[in-house]
Amino acid sequence: MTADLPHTSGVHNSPIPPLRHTNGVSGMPSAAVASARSGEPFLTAERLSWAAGGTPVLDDVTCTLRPDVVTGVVGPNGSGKTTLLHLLGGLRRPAYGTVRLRGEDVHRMPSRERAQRVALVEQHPSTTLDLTVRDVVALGLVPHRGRWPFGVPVDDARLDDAMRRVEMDALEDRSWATLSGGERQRAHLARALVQGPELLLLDEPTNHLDVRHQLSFLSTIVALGMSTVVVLHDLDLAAAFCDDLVVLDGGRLAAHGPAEDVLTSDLVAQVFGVAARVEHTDRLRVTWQGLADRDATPRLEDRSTARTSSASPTVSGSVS
Ligand SMILES: Nc1ncnc2c1ncn2[C@@H]1O[C@H](COP(=O)(O)OP(=O)(O)OP(=O)(O)O)[C@@H](O)[C@H]1O
Repeated sequence: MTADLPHTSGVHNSPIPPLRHTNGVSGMPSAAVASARSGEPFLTAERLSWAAGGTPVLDDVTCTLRPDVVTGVVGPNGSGKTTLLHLLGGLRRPAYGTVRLRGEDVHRMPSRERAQRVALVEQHPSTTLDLTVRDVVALGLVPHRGRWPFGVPVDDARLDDAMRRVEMDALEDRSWATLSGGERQRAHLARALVQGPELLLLDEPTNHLDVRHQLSFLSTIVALGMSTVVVLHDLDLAAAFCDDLVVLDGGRLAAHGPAEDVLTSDLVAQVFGVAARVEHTDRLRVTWQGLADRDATPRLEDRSTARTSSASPTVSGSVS
C-alpha cells in the first residue's frame, strides 16, 4: 500500500497573488493580460533552429504547447533539450524560427517584460554571494521593481507565500551556502514563483535529488497548476508527472503530444536505444528492461499528435 506522495497535501493550490497580471509598479494591467485575452495559442515554437559554430543543435522544431499543464521535454544526452528550453525562454536567439507566447514573439519582447512573464530554473543554479534564502527568493521580484533605486518595496507577503508553497519558510534566514542541493532547488522554485510568470521553465530540476525529493518536487510542480515546461531524464517520472511530452532526438522533434500517446516501447527503443515496457496501469509507467538495438527497431514515423485529451496524470502510487 502506498501513501500520498510527500508534500502534496501541504501544497497551497490557490493561485499565487496576481503579480503577473500587473506591471508591479503602478498596478495597471500588463501586456500579458491584454495578450491573454487575444485567444492566441499559449506557446508556439515554429521551425525553431539553433546552431553552434555552424553545427546544427536544434533543427526545424515546431510544436504548440498548452497552458496550465506540465509539458516534459525528454531525449538522449545532447539531443537539444536545454537549447530548446533556452530558446523558449528567450535566453538564446534562434538562428531561424520563432517562439510566440500568447502570440507575442518572445525574442522581440523587452527583456523586463520577458523576465516578468517567463521564469527559468537552471540545471545548476549557483549563487556565490553571501545571501540568505530569503534574499535569493527575493531576487524573483527584481523584474517587477524597476531600476535601482527600487521604487517598489519588497512584497513580503508574496515572499512568504512562495516559500510556504515550496516548504522553505522554516529555512528563510539560513545562509544560502549551507543549503543542500534539494533545498536550493526548492528555493530557486520559490524565486521563480515570486516572479509570477505565465511560463515556468525547469531544466532537469530533479537531477540532484533523492527519489523521495524527486517525487516531492514534481508533485509540487503539478499541484501549482502552472504552465510548465520541464526537462527530465527519467522517463518514468516524465510518464507520471507530465501531461504532454516533447521528444527530441539529435536536435529534431521525434514526437509531441499527450504522454500516453507519445510514450511507446518503439519510441523508447528508437530514440533512447533502450528496451522498455510501457503500460498504463494505475498510471502511465515506463520500466526499462535493457539495451535495445536501435537499428533493429522500426523507424519512427512522425508521432506529433494533436492534443485531444486534458486528463491529468495520476501522481500517487509506488515507485516501481
Ligand atoms: N554554446 C554551445 N557551443 C557549442 N556547442 C553547444 C553549445 N550549446 C550546446 N551545444 C551542443 O549542442 C548539443 C545539445 O546541447 P543541449 O545542452 O541542448 O543538450 P541536452 O539534450 O540538454 O543535453 P543533456 O541531456 O546532456 O543535458 C550538445 O552536443 C552540446 O554540446
